[in-house]
Amino acid sequence: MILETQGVSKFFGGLKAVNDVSLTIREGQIFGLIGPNGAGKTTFQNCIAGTFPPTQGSVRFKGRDITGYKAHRCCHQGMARTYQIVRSFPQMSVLENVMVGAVFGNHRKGETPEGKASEMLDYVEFPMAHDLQAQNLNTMQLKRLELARALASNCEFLLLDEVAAGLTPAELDDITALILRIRDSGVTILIVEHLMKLIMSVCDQIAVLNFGEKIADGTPAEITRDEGVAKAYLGADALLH
Ligand SMILES: Nc1ncnc2c1ncn2[C@@H]1O[C@H](COP(=O)(O)OP(=O)(O)OP(=O)(O)O)[C@@H](O)[C@H]1O
Repeated sequence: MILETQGVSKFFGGLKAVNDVSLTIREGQIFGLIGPNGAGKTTFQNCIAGTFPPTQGSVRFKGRDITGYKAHRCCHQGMARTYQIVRSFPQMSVLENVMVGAVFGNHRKGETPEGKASEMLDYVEFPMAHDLQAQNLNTMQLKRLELARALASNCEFLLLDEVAAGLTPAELDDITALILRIRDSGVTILIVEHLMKLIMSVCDQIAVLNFGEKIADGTPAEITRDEGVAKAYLGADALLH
């Protein structure tokens, strides 16, 4: 297992945003986390990646208890993430944005931040000049920039939060292929996504959250057949298309 959570909960006052969630993610998997708006998906990711500690429960990463580790420590352990609302440094160039990931992440022998950033921009097939300011980029370009920045840290585990939101169907096909390529390069992926087409086509395993609780966990085929999941909140048709 690369990641294991045991009874992870996060309470905001009286609100149980995440409640007693246990799951395991194997190395090399693409693991999907789905659920309706407000189900607790982002909060759960925040508990794993060190934005804040869980109120209860534990997180193990590569066999080590990392519960309560801050975000930079999680990054040094080999975790990286992209965000639902893309976060760039608007006045810095594309290359400099990606270099941030290389500088703060794990270095491999012989790598320079600039070289690594350039390599990762090529890897994600970034379509524009690398000296362009990030504030001039559109959504798809920013998503690729964020992916390149995350990968520049030499992560082993990548958390993707709604990477497909706002993309056209053609862009979605491109990002799907890229996600599979990242997985095939040896990076384990946790993907939070509303778009069922993407989730069902790339995930090896899926967990479903509803009102902070895990209500199902299985392969895409098992989740698709789970009447509780379909009826409870996705709508019976949503999983089939
Ligand atoms: N910092 C916070 N303080 C108080 N409540 C919060 C905080 N962050 C999240 N919440 C609440 O926790 C619940 C879970 O939110 P979260 O953003 O994790 O859900 P989500 O499944 O990621 O939703 P979405 O699909 O809309 O992104 C929501 O009711 C939200 O309002």
